[in-house]
Amino acid sequence: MEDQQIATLLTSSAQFTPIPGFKITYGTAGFRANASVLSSTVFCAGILAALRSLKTGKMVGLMITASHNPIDDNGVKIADPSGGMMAQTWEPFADALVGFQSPEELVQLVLEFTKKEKISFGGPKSAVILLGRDTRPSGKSLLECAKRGIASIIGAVAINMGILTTPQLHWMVRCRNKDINASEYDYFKQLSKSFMSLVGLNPLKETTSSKPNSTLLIDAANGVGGEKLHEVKKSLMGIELQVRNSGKEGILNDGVGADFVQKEKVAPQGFGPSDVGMRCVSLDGDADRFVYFRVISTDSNKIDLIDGDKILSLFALFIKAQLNILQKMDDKGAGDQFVTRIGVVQTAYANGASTDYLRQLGLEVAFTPTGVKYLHEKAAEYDIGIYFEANGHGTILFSDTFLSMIEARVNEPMFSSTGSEYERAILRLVAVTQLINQAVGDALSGLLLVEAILQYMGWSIETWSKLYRDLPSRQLKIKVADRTAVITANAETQVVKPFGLQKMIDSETAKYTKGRCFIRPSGTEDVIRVYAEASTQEAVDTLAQSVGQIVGDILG
Ligand SMILES: CC(=O)N[C@H]1[C@@H](OP(=O)(O)O)O[C@H](CO)[C@@H](O)[C@@H]1O
Ligand SMILES: [Mg+2]
Repeated sequence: MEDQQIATLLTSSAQFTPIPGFKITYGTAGFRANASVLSSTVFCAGILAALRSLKTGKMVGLMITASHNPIDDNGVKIADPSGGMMAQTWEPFADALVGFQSPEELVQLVLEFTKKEKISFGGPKSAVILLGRDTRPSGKSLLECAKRGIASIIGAVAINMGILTTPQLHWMVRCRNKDINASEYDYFKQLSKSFMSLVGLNPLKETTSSKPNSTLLIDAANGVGGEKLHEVKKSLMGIELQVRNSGKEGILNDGVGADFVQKEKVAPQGFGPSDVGMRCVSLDGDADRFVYFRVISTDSNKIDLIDGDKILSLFALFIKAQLNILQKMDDKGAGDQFVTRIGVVQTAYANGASTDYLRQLGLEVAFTPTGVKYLHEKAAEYDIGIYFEANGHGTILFSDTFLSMIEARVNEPMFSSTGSEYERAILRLVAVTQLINQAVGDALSGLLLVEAILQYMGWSIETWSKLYRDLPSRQLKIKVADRTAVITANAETQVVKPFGLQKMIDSETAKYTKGRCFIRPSGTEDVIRVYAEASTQEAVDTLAQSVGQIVGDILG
């Protein structure tokens, strides 16, 4: 069997000549680069996915997307059987594999690795890989490369799920491995059912005057989220989704989308003065992130940004309110005391004001490096772990213990589904566990949860925005000769190399009231990112500019 496997790998890899000198690594969100140089990388990702499935004995996913990057870029990432990101321990092998210089070297790498991981070919376990891609024009041909990689592992089977959002694919992988129906139809059905159920459980004494506007304006980044939202819309009641930038005319991520809106803090194309007062949300290119915003004046495109930190705060407030209702009843002896460990996870990009706010709520706040693979892992340590990057990527995770506790309560003989506020609080939590995508951040399910919570609170977008006041912040991207020259520590807040650079950043930052500034190499773009906070916008703009200048001078 091994001879046959070697022969197959030699033949298939001979058709994918690596580009001399081209180096790529499995970054924050998989491999990403200009689509024209990715064929052999995606071919290798196919092999990688097949091996991962063989190793785990379960289905894995392979998604072709470059999220918020420009339309000419593309990328590939692997979803593990849990629906989360591929185990980080496999990243060094992924990096080595895509760097193969000849078919013989590729075979050598695969044999060494499979030996180390005790993966055998042609055994009783077969590999199954679910494939998805977003709407990028390069996606179709790159998907073929992935299929060729998968086909070069004997017995591996690829199932093409078509054009999907990234979170849809992750969700499908997660459900299929739990033997739960996981077609796209099932996904849409679950979203609408749990959303309607949540809205139906709003407090009984609701007054009509406190109902927020039922219309939500959506910027779909000219990406895959647009067409999917048209599907979601069909089965929703009590909310009107008006989708703009759904990709028929504009260019993907060009002046539109969550990344643009969050970083530039201006309205995306297709939104303007006539939208003042409306609740707006912006998705990114593969619909795994979202940020809310409102246009604030009729004579500029300035916005009030409601970012991932505020979405996190809203979710945390709501969940805490439900847990408090449970706690009150438990204190009266209604149920077994269950102390829920709730934790929130942020990165250094979280606005300092949000962290203060969350701590004031009495919540435990943890920090990880950038990239959902880190946040997700940390959030999974709690009974309820809520994580969000400031850019709008995040979700809520519930532990199995918590889910069993909730289920046991629903199954108690005296439990009535139309009953008390205590019973309704339990059912609300059940609906949240069904609505929110526990595989990965998901703009579609996330925005529906926001909408349901705003209805529950009777809040306008303005009320939500005023939960706390963001500290003025600024982000810059600096092109340098080699971004890998920067090495950081302490959840990416301190530069370790080049030596001396951190000192210069510190002395610049010390000049500003409430100053905070850090730099790190991006894992998805060829840039160094600069992030700064200070007490006024003018001050923070100057701070970011001067640190950007230092970075440019030192790293050229
Ligand atoms: C500052 C910023 O927004 N960084 C983003 C961006 O990573 P970088 O490594 O910063 O390029 O893309 C990641 C994938 O979408 C996302 O997880 C992360 O938050
Ligand atoms: Mg994305």
